[in-house]
Amino acid sequence: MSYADKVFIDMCNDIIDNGYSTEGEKVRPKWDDGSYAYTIKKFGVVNRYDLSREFPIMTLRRTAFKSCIDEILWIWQKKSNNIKDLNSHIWDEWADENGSIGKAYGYQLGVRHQYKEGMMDQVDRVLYDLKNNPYSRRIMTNIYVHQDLHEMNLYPCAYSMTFNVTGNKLNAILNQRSNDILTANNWNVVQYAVLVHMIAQVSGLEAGELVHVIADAHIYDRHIPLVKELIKRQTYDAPVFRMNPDVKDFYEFTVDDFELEDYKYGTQIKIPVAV
Ligand SMILES: Nc1nc(=O)c2c([nH]1)NC[C@@H]1CN(c3ccc(C(=O)N[C@@H](CCC(=O)O)C(=O)O)cc3)CN21
Ligand SMILES: O=c1ccn([C@H]2C[C@H](O)[C@@H](COP(=O)(O)O)O2)c(=O)[nH]1
Repeated sequence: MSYADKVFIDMCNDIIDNGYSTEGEKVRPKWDDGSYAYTIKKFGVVNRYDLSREFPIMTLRRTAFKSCIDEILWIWQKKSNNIKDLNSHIWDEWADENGSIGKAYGYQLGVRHQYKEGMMDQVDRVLYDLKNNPYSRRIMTNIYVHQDLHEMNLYPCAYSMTFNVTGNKLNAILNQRSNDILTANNWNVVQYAVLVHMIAQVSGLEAGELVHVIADAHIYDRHIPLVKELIKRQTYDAPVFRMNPDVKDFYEFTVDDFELEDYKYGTQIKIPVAV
């Protein structure tokens, strides 16, 4: 069993056994037939992954490794808010007729701010600090920008990364206000684990721990039978994560620079996504 499988199974059991049902409350998302998408939720779930030990990907079902890297590059490297720059269709429902998701995600990471050292966006600020002042306790991003929320089609879910160097290891906290556990929990963990690996490599550091702090960890009502079946499945050991060691510039990474060796997983399931 991969470590990510164990975290996922324990978290799902805890949500199902001890979670709170939002049925009957005022909720925002809907299923494609127009009915409200209720959840069972737990508040304040914290999962820790030691990236120096194992890559945190689940094997119960396949996590779409290349698609989720494509999305993290779309946000952090291309700093785009347009689905035309994304190779998957996961954001289609939230885009307008021009393909824009509004002033969300990549848009915010691309906004340049005045610092004492000059004009930089949030990503370049992180890369600058890790190079010039790696032991700083002030290295973080935040895309939950209140003044722009009214121009976002979906408010950012994974909204902040805090980077912290301990010795030669790059650790990070991913703060997420809301997480659809079946659709995107391991998807988000894999993408931010890859991000930590990338940023560590271009900063001359090793990847350390990723701490995932989730305020509202929920399983949607129509996902509960799918999750119950999934967590009973056979598991496999984690695959080996490989990243092209020659890339030293964050902006030069492409999806082809990442591979999983020996990734085994259970059969895929069709997951309805609440919009
Ligand atoms: N309800 C909801 N859950 C989410 O996870 C979510 C949203 N809304 N809205 C915005 C984004 C879009 N996200 C998504 C949406 C769909 C998939 C999805 O369909 N994943 C497939 C694989 C897709 C592929 O291979 O490219 C899967 O099987 O997990 C993943 C993330 C995450 N976010
Ligand atoms: O990266 C992501 C993006 C979105 N989600 C999920 C979490 C929620 O189920 C929905 C957003 O709905 P809100 O009502 O705005 O919370 O999307 C995710 O898990 N990961």
